[in-house]
Amino acid sequence: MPEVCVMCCPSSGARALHAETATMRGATLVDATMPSVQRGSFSNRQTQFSERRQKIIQQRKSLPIAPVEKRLVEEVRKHDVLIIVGETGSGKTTQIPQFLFDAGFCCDGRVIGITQPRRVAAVTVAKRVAEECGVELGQKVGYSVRFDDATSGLTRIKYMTDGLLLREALLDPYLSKYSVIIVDEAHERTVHTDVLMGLLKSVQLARSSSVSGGQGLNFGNKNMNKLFEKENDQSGIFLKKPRHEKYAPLKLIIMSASLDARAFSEYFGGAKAVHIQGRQFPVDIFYTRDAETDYLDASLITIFQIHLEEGPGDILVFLTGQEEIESVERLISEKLPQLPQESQKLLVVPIFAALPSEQQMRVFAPSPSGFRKVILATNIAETSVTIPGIKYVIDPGFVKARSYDPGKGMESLIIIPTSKSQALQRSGRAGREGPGKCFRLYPEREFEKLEDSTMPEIKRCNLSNVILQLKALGVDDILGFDFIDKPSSGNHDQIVEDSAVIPCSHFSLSVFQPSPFVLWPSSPHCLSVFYDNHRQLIDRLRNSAPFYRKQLLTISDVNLCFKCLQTKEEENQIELDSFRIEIGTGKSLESPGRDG
Ligand SMILES: Nc1ncnc2c1ncn2[C@@H]1O[C@H](COP(=O)(O)OP(=O)(O)OP(=O)(O)O)[C@@H](O)[C@H]1O
Repeated sequence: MPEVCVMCCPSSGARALHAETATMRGATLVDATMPSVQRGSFSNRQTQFSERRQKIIQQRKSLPIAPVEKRLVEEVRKHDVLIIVGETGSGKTTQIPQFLFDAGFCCDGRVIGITQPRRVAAVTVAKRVAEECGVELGQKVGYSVRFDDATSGLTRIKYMTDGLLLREALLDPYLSKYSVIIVDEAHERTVHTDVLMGLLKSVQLARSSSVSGGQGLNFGNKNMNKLFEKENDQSGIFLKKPRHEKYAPLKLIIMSASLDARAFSEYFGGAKAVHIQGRQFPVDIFYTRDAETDYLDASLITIFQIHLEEGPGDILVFLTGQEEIESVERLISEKLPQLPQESQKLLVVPIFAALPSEQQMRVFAPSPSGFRKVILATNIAETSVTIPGIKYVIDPGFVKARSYDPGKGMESLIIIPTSKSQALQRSGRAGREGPGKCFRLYPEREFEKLEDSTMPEIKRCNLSNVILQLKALGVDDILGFDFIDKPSSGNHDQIVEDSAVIPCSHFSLSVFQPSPFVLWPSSPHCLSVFYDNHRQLIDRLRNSAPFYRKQLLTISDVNLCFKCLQTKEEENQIELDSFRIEIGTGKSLESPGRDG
């Protein structure tokens, strides 16, 4: 049984604020050579800056997590794996990395890495923490997400997506620059999170064994010290014990507001779990009396009801995808002119994954004076993010989720009810700056029927990318990988089939010399054509079913890897082009003789 302790924090305790006050003192320097007018406006700005710093210091002190800083740090020192469950808004994501930094976990120049399932959370939380620390983003505090890196040699607190950390593991299999890795929002159980767990378990054991032969690794109740030696080849503990290098041990923290601590604890051999009780501001939850037949219509009505009847504060509405968001946006703009002039100040801002990053960031900008902002979001805004000004959350109770039919080999997105933990995360987005309200557009009795947590993505997706990723990490026996939850049995055939397409030996080289092949993850069926040369691609095209043939060519056109192919032999290039022309002109590819 996992060990669980509860940390209560009814009153805020004093916290050492040396780092903040030191930076404030530095910032009060005034350039005496400035003209007087400018100096005046500078000191105005400076006053505003000081006021904001004071506010941030007060906010940090009042967070439920603040009084338990010392105990938390102690727990991290004592345990190599710690599971932390704390209410939304208690301060886990922003404060724990700072506590560990202050406690000296980076004093040897190593880094505290915090993973997030989504890039928008990694970027915005890093910005907030940099501000709290009084430093420029990219210095002590930074973030790294795909195609956007705001870190430097000075970065010691690094927020990133879980996918990004997996990529880093290709270059540095022992993740040697990290002293602590925090996996945040682990309850989401994305494929990346699950693969990361197995990887981190392996890294932790390998690093520990490099200095002590595996002795001294403290997972909790169960003695795991012999595990590395015993199970190195059989149980998914795939990283080899480093031969010569010595790596300092790695601390691992698994964190969420709504985590099934027991499952994670058991996975890590009975790791300790701590609960942080208390939230900063209350959120009142409202339910509808009866089930709604049209949740988009119900959302629209609720938006206008809040706008016309409730006090100031912005609204966050959770919808399932871009199409719904655009349709609600259109409906709002149609209805708005029908309201009295003074009630028309409603600003709609969408956020969904396909929106360019700069446009996503618009939701974090304050609304113009007198306007109420309505943010129409997918579950991209569900966890970790704090959107300033949000007081009201509308939750219709649905989400778009991946679903995979192994029989047909088809993956699709389907709309399903949220889980209880998703509902909890959504309501948590109100009440981050003051008391809030959450309107769930379904009856309370329906809430009781929801699943406690979301089904792990690994059980409901096409595993091609997972297989590719694991192969790239050097895992040969995919079925034997130490998953928290094994992929569903229907997926086993796919694992066996796809594993055969890509030999591990090809990838083990890539672990140390990543090629565009590895850095551009795609389905193994597609990527396998990029092995060696055009000849292989052409043979593949000849032997593929017509559907795949078209796909392969399309992908080869857009794929980064194709750049490598373009440099190859002219003769093959001509043949490849002819395939393309045939598809373009609609000529049949099945004509006898052509397919060999
Ligand atoms: N970008 C921000 N702007 C303003 N306040 C912020 C910001 N980020 C965090 N905060 C404040 O810090 C508090 C704690 O946020 P934090 O993300 O650390 O909580 P958490 O416990 O990790 O919550 P969750 O489980 O919802 O991610 C928020 O409730 C909010 O008051």
